Amino acid sequence: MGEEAPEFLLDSFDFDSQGNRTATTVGDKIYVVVGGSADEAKLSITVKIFDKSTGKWSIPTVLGTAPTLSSGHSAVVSNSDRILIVKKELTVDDCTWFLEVDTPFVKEQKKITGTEVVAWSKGVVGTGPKPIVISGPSGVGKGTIIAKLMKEFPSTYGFSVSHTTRGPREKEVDGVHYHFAERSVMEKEIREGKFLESALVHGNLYGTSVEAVEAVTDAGKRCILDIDVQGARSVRASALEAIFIFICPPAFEELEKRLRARGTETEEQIQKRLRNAKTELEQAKFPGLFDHLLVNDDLEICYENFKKILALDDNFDASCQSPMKNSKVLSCHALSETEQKVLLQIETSETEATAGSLFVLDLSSLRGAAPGRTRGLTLHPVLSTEDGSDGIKHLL
Ligand SMILES: Nc1ncnc2c1ncn2[C@@H]1O[C@H](COP(=O)(O)OP(=O)(O)OP(=O)(O)O)[C@@H](O)[C@H]1O
Ligand SMILES: Nc1nc2c(ncn2[C@@H]2O[C@H](COP(=O)(O)O)[C@@H](O)[C@H]2O)c(=O)[nH]1
Repeated sequence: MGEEAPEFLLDSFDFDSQGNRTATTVGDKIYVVVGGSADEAKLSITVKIFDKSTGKWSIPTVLGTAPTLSSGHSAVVSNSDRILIVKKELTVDDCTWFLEVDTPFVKEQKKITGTEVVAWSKGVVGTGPKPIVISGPSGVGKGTIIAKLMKEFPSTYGFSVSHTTRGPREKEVDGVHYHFAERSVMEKEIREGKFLESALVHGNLYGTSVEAVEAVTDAGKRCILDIDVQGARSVRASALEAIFIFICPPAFEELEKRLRARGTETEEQIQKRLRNAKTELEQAKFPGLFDHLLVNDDLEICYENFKKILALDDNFDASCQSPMKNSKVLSCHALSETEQKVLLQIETSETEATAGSLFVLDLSSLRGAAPGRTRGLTLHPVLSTEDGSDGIKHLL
């Protein structure tokens, strides 16, 4: 027989703020999210699960980057597989977080670890441009093409700086070309859910951290990832919506020539990279993996074709981004769980700090998920009606 549920769970609520503690029911389980008080601001938010069917408590493995604490939070179930946590007294940009409890990512992680798992992802109002994943055999010219793009459009595109356990080459700068990492440290961070993907490539561990992609996206730039085919497959299977481009050499002999001419590898490493290139060229044919194939024969022609692909998929709608991202959220109420709408009282420049204006946060078009960001939240003002009421009735 398990521990009994504490009193505050007996009159359980799905959306109610108890200051810094909420209890939210999803299926058979109650997820208790506890924040610290304002004077404990350095403590992190914790999660405990009460299983109603067994009557037992458990402490789950928590993946992803957890939100920092605030003076209180509210919680509401979204999509039956995640809990929206709205933190109070913080800006719109930092107030919405999702605790995923039964999403495909969490289910997969539960299978791998054999434990209870939950995962944090930050909610983002609006969408962003789709990241671009570039793969191709070593020496084909991926880095050269990306460098040309960054030089021509420095404020439009940003490079996702990968982690690797290989040593730096001459002229490679830590934090710019790669985050050069100790294997044990990188493996630990992979287990903690900090990586979107990772793979053993040519004998070394490489990986894309969630932070690397989000740093670029949060800066308002379109993210470019240079990763191998295994990594591309992992990203394809993840919640990150991206465009996948494979770059081929005009001939295998030309690849060998370029790799040797670069002069960065030993003969043994060149042989290993050439053997792996054959496998990668085969794997690239996997149906549905790559959206575009590009041959890098003449560099200038390849670069022009590359830019055409980027323009084709450049459907980023800047108007979706919230102009209110720096406004403070004063309070939060569930409007309609079935319609996935939440009412936020937000302090705007036009309103008294104490009153705030009412906005509806719409969760019905979420995109992406943990680990990382959940995008597609929309924020609409609650318009006053002719009779002077605030129009909330229309939303209920
Ligand atoms: N179209 C091209 N014609 C001739 N040489 C090229 C062409 N594109 C790139 N190169 C040269 O080929 C070499 C390998 O290019 P690069 O380093 O960009 O390859 P890469 O695909 O990024 O390799 P890796 O995966 O190992 O990082 C470089 O010396 C580069 O200058
Ligand atoms: N799966 C991943 N592959 C990566 C990542 N960063 C780079 N790479 C790939 O590794 C090889 C070798 O790179 P090199 O710099 O040692 O020549 C190349 O194919 C890259 O695309 C990553 O984060 N994940």
